Amino acid sequence: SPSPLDLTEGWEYRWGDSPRFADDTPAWLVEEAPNGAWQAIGFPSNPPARNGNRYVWFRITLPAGEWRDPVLYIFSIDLLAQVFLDTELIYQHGSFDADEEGRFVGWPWHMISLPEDYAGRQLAFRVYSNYTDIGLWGEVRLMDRPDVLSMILSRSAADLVIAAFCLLLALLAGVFALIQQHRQSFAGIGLFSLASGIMVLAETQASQLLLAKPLLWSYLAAAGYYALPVGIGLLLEPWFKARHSLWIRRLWQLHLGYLVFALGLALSGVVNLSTTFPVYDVLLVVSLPTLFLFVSLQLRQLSGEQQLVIAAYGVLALLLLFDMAVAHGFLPWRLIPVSLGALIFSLAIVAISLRHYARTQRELVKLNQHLELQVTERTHALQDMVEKFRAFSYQDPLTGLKNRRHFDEIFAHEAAIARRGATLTLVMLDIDHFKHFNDLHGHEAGDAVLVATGQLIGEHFREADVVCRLGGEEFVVVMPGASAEQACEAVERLLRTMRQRRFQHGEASLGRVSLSCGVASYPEHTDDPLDLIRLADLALYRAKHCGRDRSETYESSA
Ligand SMILES: Nc1nc2c(ncn2[C@@H]2O[C@H](COP(=O)(O)OP(=O)(O)OP(=O)(O)O)[C@@H](O)[C@H]2O)c(=O)[nH]1
Repeated sequence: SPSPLDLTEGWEYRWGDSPRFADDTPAWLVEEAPNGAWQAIGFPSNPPARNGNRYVWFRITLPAGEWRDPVLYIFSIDLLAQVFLDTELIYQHGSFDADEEGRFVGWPWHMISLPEDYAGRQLAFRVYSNYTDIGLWGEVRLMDRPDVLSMILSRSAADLVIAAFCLLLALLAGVFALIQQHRQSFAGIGLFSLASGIMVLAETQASQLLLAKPLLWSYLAAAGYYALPVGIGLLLEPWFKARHSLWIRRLWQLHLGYLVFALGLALSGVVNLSTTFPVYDVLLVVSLPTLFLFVSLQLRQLSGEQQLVIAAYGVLALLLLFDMAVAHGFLPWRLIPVSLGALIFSLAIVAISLRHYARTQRELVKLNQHLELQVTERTHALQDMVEKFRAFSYQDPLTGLKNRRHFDEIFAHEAAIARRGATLTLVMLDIDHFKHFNDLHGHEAGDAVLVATGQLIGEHFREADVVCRLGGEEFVVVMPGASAEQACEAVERLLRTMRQRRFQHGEASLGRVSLSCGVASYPEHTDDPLDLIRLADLALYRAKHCGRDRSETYESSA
């Protein structure tokens, strides 16, 4: 199909509003105008010498062309308009009240159908605006209807992807803001991504195809646009020192305040939403450089990652300023890729997050190894401790000899060995008249005697013999491989030593202590080694009975 034609020539404008005939036809459409009433203008926008005018008319004679289904594509109109082909009203954007005033209804693109015989006919615009700009804005093109859709879609595709990306990032950052540390940074990233995602989506021309609510899209675009500095401020604030961070906080709070205030006033009908844009732009022109000043003062102290974020933010800020300059006519019209700035910023954040993630993973692995090492060390320590406790549980705390529990185990063990053909002898030893001794010298002295006696017993037997304290003043010696005779020799030596020994406790001399002993041996005295305890006890009983301070060997006849 033939290529679109930009209508940038042959326009005329006329300030003010046309009177009407009785049938409501505007007189300016048909009347012979006084000389100089209509003046030439290159593009039907912001004619000179407005002087507070809220109405302006534009007209053009439509050129001939090859379009089969011709439409007039306009992006966009400040703020409301009626479009006439000759005297016929063919299109209207917004509505007018009884006083011929109207309210802002958004900045959509327009597609105005033209009849086949449009060529050479007059197209006129009656434009109303109480906004800083008046007239058409952006592009006015004559083109084939199907080309409008493909043009809009191809212009919007990248923006739609970027918007989706920003919104996804916003979701992730929002989740992290709820569950992670550095809440404010994540909240800043989340808010920024949400704001830029909404702004890009709302400003992309395809949004109008998704939902034909231009005013709603304008509100969303405004909300996103106004929230951007709040997100950036939240993110940057913790990076800076006290004084600077306080200023950054004031800046973003100011912008937050404006966001709430401006949208509140517009929603409640006090002002047109369009009016809140230029005021915000003034605010942004002040706050962007101020923010930059604080950032550059401390740029060197920031990490490489923080500098990357700030560079990305700088690109975005520049694009926003360009966009603003175009919107207010300081620069000729062109589409400024603001969404690209949002994309760069988001990509910087994603790159940094991925790096952080990788680093955290590495640290986790290291931490894990460290933990494993610690667990091993602790386990060893614990095992040592368990060993020690086990030893304690087999030891008599007073004398340091093995206790009854140990005796039970070792005796059962030695008895089992003896049954396979070895000799085993058991000696029971009991201190004589120990009750009397305790009564006479006191319990502490008794303890001292128990310790000393235990030591003496140990000294008089072989390494292989196991000396245990069974409890009270009673001891036992397990003698693997020893005969009754060998045991008696050892016992006799011990008794001799005991007779010569004068016990001491501190300064006090305690005098003599004697032992009675009973000896029994396997297989000499029994065919069941487990019986040795009973037999040795009987022998001991006999020693006591026969006058103590002696050793008796078991005799079956006794
Ligand atoms: N000092 C001290 N005395 C203990 C300990 N264990 C038991 N005794 C005392 O040992 C005494 C044992 O007395 P008895 O079993 O009547 O026997 P005995 O007085 O030695 O008389 P015979 O064995 O017949 O010579 C009791 O008075 C117990 O209080 C101890 O750990 N320390």
